[in-house]
Amino acid sequence: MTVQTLHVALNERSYPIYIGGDLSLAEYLLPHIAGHQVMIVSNTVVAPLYLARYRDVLNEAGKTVAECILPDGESYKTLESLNLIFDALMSNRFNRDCTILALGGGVVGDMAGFAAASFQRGVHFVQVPTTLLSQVDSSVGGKTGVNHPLGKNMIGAFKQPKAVLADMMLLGSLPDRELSAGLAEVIKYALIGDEDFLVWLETHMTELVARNPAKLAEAVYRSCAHKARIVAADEHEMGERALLNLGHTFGHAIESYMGYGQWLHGEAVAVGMLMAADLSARLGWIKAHDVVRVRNILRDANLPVNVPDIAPDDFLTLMGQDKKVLEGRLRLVLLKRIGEGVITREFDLQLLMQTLGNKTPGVEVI
Ligand SMILES: NC(=O)c1ccc[n+]([C@@H]2O[C@H](COP(=O)([O-])OP(=O)(O)OC[C@H]3O[C@@H](n4cnc5c(N)ncnc54)[C@H](O)[C@@H]3O)[C@@H](O)[C@H]2O)c1
Ligand SMILES: O=C(O)C(=O)C[C@@H](O)[C@H](O)[C@H](O)COP(=O)(O)O
Ligand SMILES: [Zn+2]
Repeated sequence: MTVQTLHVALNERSYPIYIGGDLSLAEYLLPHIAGHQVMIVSNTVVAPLYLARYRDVLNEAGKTVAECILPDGESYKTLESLNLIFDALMSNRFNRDCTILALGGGVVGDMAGFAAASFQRGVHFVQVPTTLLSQVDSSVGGKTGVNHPLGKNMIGAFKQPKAVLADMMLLGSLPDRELSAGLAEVIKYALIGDEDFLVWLETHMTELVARNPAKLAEAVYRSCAHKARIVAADEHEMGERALLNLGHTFGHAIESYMGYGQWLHGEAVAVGMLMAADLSARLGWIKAHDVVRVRNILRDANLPVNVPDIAPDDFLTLMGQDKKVLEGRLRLVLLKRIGEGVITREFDLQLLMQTLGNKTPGVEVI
């Protein structure tokens, strides 16, 4: 598989995204490792599968390598786990010119990135995403952080990596449910800004679910191209970047209500995007058949399409924790049409409550 390279253009903080299969670490990793000390942050599932290869290449290049193996899962995306990284950095006497290498999915990447943002006020950081979700989304753009029991990703920082290595080979061991969770964020890019991509996804979803390597690489490339462009235009989410939050205000509420890790992030976002489509239809911006279209592409990706049993009032309270709330007012990402997201506070509360009460969006005719 040929290696494709994208660039996140952020002046002195610009970096490449390499997308390929069995990426050469000498060629694509080593040039981005600053200093002599490398802390590989991974977890108990990924480390036994892949860590040795990275450690060996780094050792052979003369680097001093230490490891921090975190417990696995969203429920461990906490300040306590973050402290394990700081403990490892301190006990191994790591200096300010070290590099933290994140080897794992979005949970590992978000925590390793936050550690890189804050250890000695900032050290180098490289992302090796090992899930589809982290390859198409979380490894790019520099949002890092941990959850608070009352809200997702509430504590964190922006910290751009020096490079992202999206290696399709790593996806071979990924469980089917996790692959589908990654497809949710892929579908997101299509819904907010690229109807042609949605048509492509509708055409090729069977191959994507069956893990056709060329189709997966194309989905990663097209997704990262969208993310790289949006992040370059609005690194700190002052405007357009909030479009990447389609489905997330609903989805984050589902994740925290159900208990972190019960619903995967991608699953919660999938249902959240369907709820956003439902509300957009209630506002008259899209048609009922557009909502059915969103439901169908999510269903074809083996994602959930029914809303969990959360009372509308509880849902609304949790949504109020969202980072897009400004001056106490909720902002949502909705759809003006399929392929055009919009960030808005112009929605009727009654219509939102109807959406929160509809457990089967795209089935009931609006
Ligand atoms: N920073 C961002 O911009 C951003 C974007 C999207 C999501 N996120 C965050 O990312 C997290 C979700 O990431 P995720 O979906 O990668 O979940 P994850 O990191 O929990 O990984 C999913 C599961 O797959 C396992 N795994 C990872 N790679 C594997 C592999 N190659 N083979 C077998 N098993 C593997 C993990 O150990 C875990 O059990 C959430 O916390 C979400 O909030 C952040
Ligand atoms: O990169 C972004 O910007 C995103 O919003 C990507 C999302 O998929 C991701 O889940 C992000 O972590 C959510 O951000 P948050 O600011 O709502 O926590
Ligand atoms: Zn997300």
